[in-house]
Amino acid sequence: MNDDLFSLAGRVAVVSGAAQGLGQATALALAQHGADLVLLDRNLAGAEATGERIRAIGRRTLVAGTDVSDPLAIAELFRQVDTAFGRIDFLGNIAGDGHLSKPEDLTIADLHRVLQNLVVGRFAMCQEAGKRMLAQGRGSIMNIGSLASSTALGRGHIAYSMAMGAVLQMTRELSTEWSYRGVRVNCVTPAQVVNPSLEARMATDPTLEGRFLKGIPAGRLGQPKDIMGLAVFLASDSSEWITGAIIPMDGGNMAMNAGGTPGHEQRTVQSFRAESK
Ligand SMILES: NC(=O)C1=CN([C@@H]2O[C@H](COP(=O)(O)OP(=O)(O)OC[C@H]3O[C@@H](n4cnc5c(N)ncnc54)[C@H](O)[C@@H]3O)[C@@H](O)[C@H]2O)C=CC1
Ligand SMILES: O=C(O)C(=O)C[C@H](O)C(=O)CO
Repeated sequence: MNDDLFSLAGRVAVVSGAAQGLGQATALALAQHGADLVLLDRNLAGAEATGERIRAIGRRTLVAGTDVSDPLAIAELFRQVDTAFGRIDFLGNIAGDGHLSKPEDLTIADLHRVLQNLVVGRFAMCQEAGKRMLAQGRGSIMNIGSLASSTALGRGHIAYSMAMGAVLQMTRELSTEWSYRGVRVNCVTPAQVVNPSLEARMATDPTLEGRFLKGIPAGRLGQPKDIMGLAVFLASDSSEWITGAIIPMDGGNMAMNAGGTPGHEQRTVQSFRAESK
C-alpha cells in the first residue's frame, strides 16, 4: 500500500471517451494524481486537446482516435499500449452516447448499433485490459453504467436501458471471475450529468430540467467534475477491497427510489383515478 492513500504515481490508466465530459474529467483527475494516460475517443482532436493538458503537468500520454464499437481497433490500440507502456493499472470505460426512440419505432439496426457501442464496446475494452491486468495480478476497472442500468427511464430510452442493464451485469460477472486474481471491476451509475446533448434536449424542452430535478434530492444536475474523486479512489490502492460494487453518482436519485424521471408531470393516485373515471 502506498503511503499517499490516493497516489497513482507510476500507474498507467486507459480512459475512453477522453475528449470531453466524464471521460475527460476522469483522465485529468488521474493525471493530477500521478498516472500516465492512454486517451481514446472517436473524436481524435478532442482527445489530443485533453492529452496536451495532461502532458503540460508532466505525464506521458498515448492518444488514439479509436471507436470502441470496433473490437479490432480496440485490440490494435492495446497492442500499442503494450509497446508504449508495458502495463495497465486502470481502465475508465466511459465512451458512449445515448439513443432515443419509442420502443415501437426502434429499428433493429439502431438497437444493434447501441448494443455494439455500449455493450460489445465496453466488454471488448474490459477483455483487452483485463487479460493484461490478470497477467500482472492486479488492476482496476471502472465501467460507466447509468441510472438506466437498474431502473426504467421511459421517454425513448429502451435501447439505452437494455444496454446499460447489460453493463451492470457484465460488471458483476467480471468481478466475480477476476477479483480473486487481483482485478477489481466496479460500475458507476450516474444520473443526469450536463453534457452537450443533454443541454440541447433541455433547450428544446424547457420543462425537462425541472422534471430531472424532481428525481435529484441534491438539487442540481451532475457535472463532469463530480466523477473526479471517485475515479481516483477506484484507481488507487485505497479501494483495494471494493469490487463488484454498483456506485450511484446521482445526487441521491436511487436513494429516494424515484427511478427515472417520468415523461409527464407527476400525478397523485387520487387525480389519476379521477381522470380514469
Ligand atoms: N451525461 C449523462 O447524463 C450520463 C452519461 N452516462 C454515460 O456516461 C458516458 C459518458 O457520458 P458524457 O461524458 O456525459 O458524454 P459526452 O457526450 O460528453 O462524451 C462522450 C464521449 O465519448 C465519445 N464516444 C462516444 N461514442 C464513442 C465510440 N463509439 N468510440 C469512441 N468514443 C466515443 C464521444 O466522442 C465523447 O467525447 C456515456 O457512456 C453515457 O452514456 C451515464 C449516465 C448519465
Ligand atoms: O433521463 C434522461 O433523459 C437522460 O438522458 C438520462 C441521462 O442523461 C443518461 O444518460 C442516463 O444514463
